[in-house]
Amino acid sequence: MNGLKGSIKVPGDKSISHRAVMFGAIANGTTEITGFLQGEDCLSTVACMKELGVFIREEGEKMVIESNGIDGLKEPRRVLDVGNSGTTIRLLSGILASLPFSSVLVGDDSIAKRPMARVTGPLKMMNAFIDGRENGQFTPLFIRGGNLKRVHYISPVASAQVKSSILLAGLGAKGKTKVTEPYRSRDHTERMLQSFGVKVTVDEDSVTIEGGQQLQGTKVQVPGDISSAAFLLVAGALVNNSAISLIDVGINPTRTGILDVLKEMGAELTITNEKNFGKEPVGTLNIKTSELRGITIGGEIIPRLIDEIPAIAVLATQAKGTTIIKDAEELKVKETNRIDTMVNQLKELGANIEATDDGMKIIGPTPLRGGQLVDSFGDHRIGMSMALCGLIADKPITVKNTESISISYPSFFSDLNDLT
Ligand SMILES: O=C(O)C1=C[C@@H](OP(=O)(O)O)[C@@H](O)[C@H](O)C1
Ligand SMILES: C=C(OP(=O)(O)O)C(=O)O
Repeated sequence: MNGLKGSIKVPGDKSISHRAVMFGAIANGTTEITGFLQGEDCLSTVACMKELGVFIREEGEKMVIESNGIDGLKEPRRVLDVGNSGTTIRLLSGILASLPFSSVLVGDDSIAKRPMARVTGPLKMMNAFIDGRENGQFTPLFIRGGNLKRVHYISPVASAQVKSSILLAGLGAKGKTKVTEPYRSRDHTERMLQSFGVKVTVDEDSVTIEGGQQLQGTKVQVPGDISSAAFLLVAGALVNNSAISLIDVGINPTRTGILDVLKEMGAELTITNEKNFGKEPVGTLNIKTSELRGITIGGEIIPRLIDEIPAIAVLATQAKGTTIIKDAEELKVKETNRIDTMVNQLKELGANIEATDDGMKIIGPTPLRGGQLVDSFGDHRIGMSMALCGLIADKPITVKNTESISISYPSFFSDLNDLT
């Protein structure tokens, strides 16, 4: 295909949009969110908070939340449906763990397979009553909260969902709750809680919060989602004759692993017009068609690019030499097993790729064979990665179940069209 050209604004950050709604819902007063991501996952969060009695309305481009603080939340009459969203169920479990009423959390077939013990375990240690399938490991989850005690939780996984869940529960516990991680995961919770007036102490790999602090409503401007931008960056680097710019994308250092990888692989990438949206840094990302080389990706960078690995796998099929992705077992417990779904499908398209225990090994460059049918398997990031393959294959590729892309990037195809 011919080059991608022009500049666009990608939709709002999913992680930050979830947090803005949840924190607004437990804050005293009014919260106004601009740039909120109207993706299915964030709309699931809005629906759950409404079910808990929070007043949320759209005013033009703004999402406005009015709340009397966390004590204003009401026992829900119906089950809380998180849809496909791991972030919703895990963060909301932390909030519900501190509230003295019962609630039931359910989700779709993908959520039913995802591990919940990573949050229900520490929340039970804090005194919450939680049950669910297989002793609280899987949905549906039943939570009766209240009377929490503090914890110092040393998490075996670098997961912002685990960290955030415990910190949110910690707000309702007496004393200091602390979470230590093997590597730092995305820190949007820490930054945004401070914007809502909460004191948070951050050491290298630990975060501490004092219980009993009340959030105050505020204004949140949501940056563009770097995880969505990643697909366009990969397209820009791979499609011949491309030069594109993505405006006001979040460049929080706990999320910029993809930029480090692109640079190390040799991509022509620059960041301009850097500024801040509240406590979150943003910038314009500019990329051109690039000659790429294979690299090894592992260790502390993994949580900084975990959702971008499917796109990176596509990138690596066009890079010269070997790319190794390791320490990425977490990919097996996302919306699909993202190691298997990517490796199997890229292999079908002609890539030289093998799955490993903790990631994948890709040798490039190999042309991708079009004229084939692939599937998102209901996983938005797999759907967009397969669409990228279609841009660089010798013939068009048909992707099944693309509706899943609206989980995180509803305007993906129209944004791509705007650049072509
Ligand atoms: O906290 C968040 O907003 C997220 C954290 C990550 O998950 P883990 O916490 O499971 O690593 C990420 O994969 C997910 O898309 C969003
Ligand atoms: C894993 C993801 O999200 P979640 O865990 O919120 O379902 C994702 O967006 O890639």
